[in-house]
Amino acid sequence: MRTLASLEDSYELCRQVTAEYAKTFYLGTQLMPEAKRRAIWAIYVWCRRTDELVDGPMAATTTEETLDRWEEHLEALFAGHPRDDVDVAMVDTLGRFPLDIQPFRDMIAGQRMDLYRNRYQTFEELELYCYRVAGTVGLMSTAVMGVAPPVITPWNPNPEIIIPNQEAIALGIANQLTNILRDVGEDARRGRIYLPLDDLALFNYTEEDLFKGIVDDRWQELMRFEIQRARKFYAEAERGISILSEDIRWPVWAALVLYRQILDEIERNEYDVFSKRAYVPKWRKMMALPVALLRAKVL
Ligand SMILES: CC(C)=CCC/C(C)=C/CC/C(C)=C/CC/C(C)=C/[C@@H]1[C@@H](COP(=O)(O)OP(=O)(O)O)[C@]1(C)CC/C=C(\C)CC/C=C(\C)CCC=C(C)C
Ligand SMILES: [Mn+2]
Repeated sequence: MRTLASLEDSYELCRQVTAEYAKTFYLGTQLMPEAKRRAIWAIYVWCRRTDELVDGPMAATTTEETLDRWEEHLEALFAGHPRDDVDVAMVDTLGRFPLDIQPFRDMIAGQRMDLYRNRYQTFEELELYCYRVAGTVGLMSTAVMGVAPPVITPWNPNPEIIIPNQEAIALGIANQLTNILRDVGEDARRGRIYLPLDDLALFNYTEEDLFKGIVDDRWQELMRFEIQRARKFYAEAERGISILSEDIRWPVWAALVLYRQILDEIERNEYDVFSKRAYVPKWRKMMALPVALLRAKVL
């Protein structure tokens, strides 16, 4: 048995992976206090590894059994047994924050869906997928970020502690819907359609149109409809941020505003997600940070 990385080295590895693969989230974590930031990096790496099983270079060899083994690996982490270098940071994080195993299991269930499904008939079906692969990240992050202490008043000396889990899930779903809208073309090239088939039918747009990358009035109306739905989830998430611990409101606002900007870019590209990638330039991201700070202070 070889020696595993030290705790410091393990967190440093997690930091490097997050910085490399998730520029926007990494920017958000840089605004967080040290302990929370490190924990989010460890969780990011676990999520990225889970996604890579069905989406990464080895995805063709992934089966149900691979995911069963990954679930056993997860149980080992929660039992305090790291198996590799990045696990060391994850086990430490699990010891420091009140993380529940269920959202982690749910995310693996979401990746299982990618193994056998490449169509969603209704929005309800898609929403379940989005909860599993992304809403779960909201639950994990909230357990790390924490909530503000409830206000004690003479007329309410024992106020109930409210955890904004629903709003946290909403932010995950909003992010995932944004991903789906940005990546329609890329997913179609892999034979995947995440947009609900009911929605396509509503706008009289067919799977064949989508595979041909046709951008016309029907497509633009369909995209407006989907963008509006994603924005409703962002709006729901906004309502939960003031319940969170004060020291992470700015990073969460930043993550929300930065990710939502992708929808604005899709609009700027006149909904052509087939031949253009909606990309938010760095200067626009930077301009969003003071806006996020202001919101964190006043909302
Ligand atoms: C009350 C309240 C509003 C609380 C805030 C809760 C909160 C911070 C919610 C954010 C949730 C979040 C960051 C969700 C990420 C969703 C996401 C991007 C999921 C990715 C899936 C995409 O799959 P797909 O294959 O379509 O896309 P790719 O081409 O592969 O990218 C995932 C890949 C699943 C795995 C998720 C991740 C790798 C991201 C995990 C992110 C974090 C742990 C960082 C959280 C960041 C901050 C700043 C808190
Ligand atoms: Mn992926």
